[in-house]
Amino acid sequence: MYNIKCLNPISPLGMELFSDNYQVIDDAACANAILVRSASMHDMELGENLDAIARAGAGVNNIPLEKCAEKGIVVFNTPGANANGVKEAVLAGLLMSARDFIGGVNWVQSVREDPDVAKLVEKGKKKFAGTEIKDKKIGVIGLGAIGVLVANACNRLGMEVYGYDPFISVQAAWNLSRDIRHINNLDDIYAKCDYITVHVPLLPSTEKMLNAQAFEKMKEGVVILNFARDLLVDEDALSGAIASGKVRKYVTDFPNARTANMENVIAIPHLGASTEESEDNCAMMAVRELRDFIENGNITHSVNYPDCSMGVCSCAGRIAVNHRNIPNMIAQLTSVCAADGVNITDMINKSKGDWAYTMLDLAAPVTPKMVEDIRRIDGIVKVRVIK
Ligand SMILES: NC(=O)c1ccc[n+]([C@@H]2O[C@H](COP(=O)([O-])OP(=O)(O)OC[C@H]3O[C@@H](n4cnc5c(N)ncnc54)[C@H](O)[C@@H]3O)[C@@H](O)[C@H]2O)c1
Ligand SMILES: O=C(O)CC[C@@H](O)C(=O)O
Repeated sequence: MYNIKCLNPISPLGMELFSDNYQVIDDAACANAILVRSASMHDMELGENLDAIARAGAGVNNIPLEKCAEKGIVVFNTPGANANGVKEAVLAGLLMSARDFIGGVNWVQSVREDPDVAKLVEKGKKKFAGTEIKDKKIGVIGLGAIGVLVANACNRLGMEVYGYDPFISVQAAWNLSRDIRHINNLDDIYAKCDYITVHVPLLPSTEKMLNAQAFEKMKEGVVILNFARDLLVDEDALSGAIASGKVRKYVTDFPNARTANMENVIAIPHLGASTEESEDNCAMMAVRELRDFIENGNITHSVNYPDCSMGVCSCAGRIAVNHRNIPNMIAQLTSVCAADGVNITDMINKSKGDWAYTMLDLAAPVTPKMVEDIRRIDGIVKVRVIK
């Protein structure tokens, strides 16, 4: 029986994909696998039996990835599973920033008891008027699962779209409309665009990427949309840019004590992925990733270990080994099998940065001695007997 701990509510459509060999438990210390959405795991004790964490979502800045890798805990996410939900939220943010729909709706609420409300509406509406987004220029920073959908949707709405992503994947490039202008220098986006939307992960290299120097280069009255993470924006600089009128509106899905209290901020309570469809998609993908890892040893969509697959486990014995990415590891692993007189029928080894993962399919069941011998090799962090 495998123990699963959920740190956030996870869609039942995902949880139903667990078989009878799995049980949901309360105590994270006893979990074999954890399902999480936005809960922060940085200060959490990671239990001895914990083999995997699946983030039902895209951003993994709430998980201590390196600490997990050192303990042989494989961390998964669900790329693209909530991208459409976020794209639609960005479009809502874009339209709400172009005209004061929020102010207008709130004002109607305040006068709704007045018998002359219809007349008042016609008289008062000009306060909430704005501009159209058609023919305006928008810069999309980060052309991954969400950025591509946002760029294509804005293009279809008649906007002139500029895209920037120095690390764009081949898949994303294929999915991007040919009308999107590919920009190699962020300064061009800052200089040209009426709207700028960020869709990059929060990393040391992207933290505060929208800072005073960036705002300085932007057009007067630019609108910034941030449906990625709050810390991508330097909030001191943002506050100054809003006060000077450089930034006309800041639309954020990640309000905090600072930005929620700023003028001209449209603060949305992290609703980007809060749709039935996104929650179901993320949960189902996360559970499938966990089951394939637990039952077959396969890794799909990991953010701290390499993806690695040998299909469904149908051999006499399969062993999965998390280890440091150092020389001579495969020779040492195969030597253990040879010393125990066990034939290897298939094997795979993949690496990602400092970490590597090897699976061995054997002609005989894995013995406790073999596991102990592998554990003793320098650089091994975890050994799992799959079968
Ligand atoms: N609001 C929400 O509910 C919500 C939901 C999903 C994701 N997100 C956030 O949005 C982010 C993006 O999600 P995604 O699914 O599109 O991820 P993704 O991994 O598919 O795309 C991220 C893209 O950013 C690019 N990138 C990385 N560093 C960059 C840089 N310095 N400049 C330009 N591009 C850079 C990458 O090459 C990649 O193409 C997530 O990391 C997460 O923080 C928010
Ligand atoms: O789980 C959520 O509701 C939000 C997820 C989102 O921030 C993500 O990075 O995928």
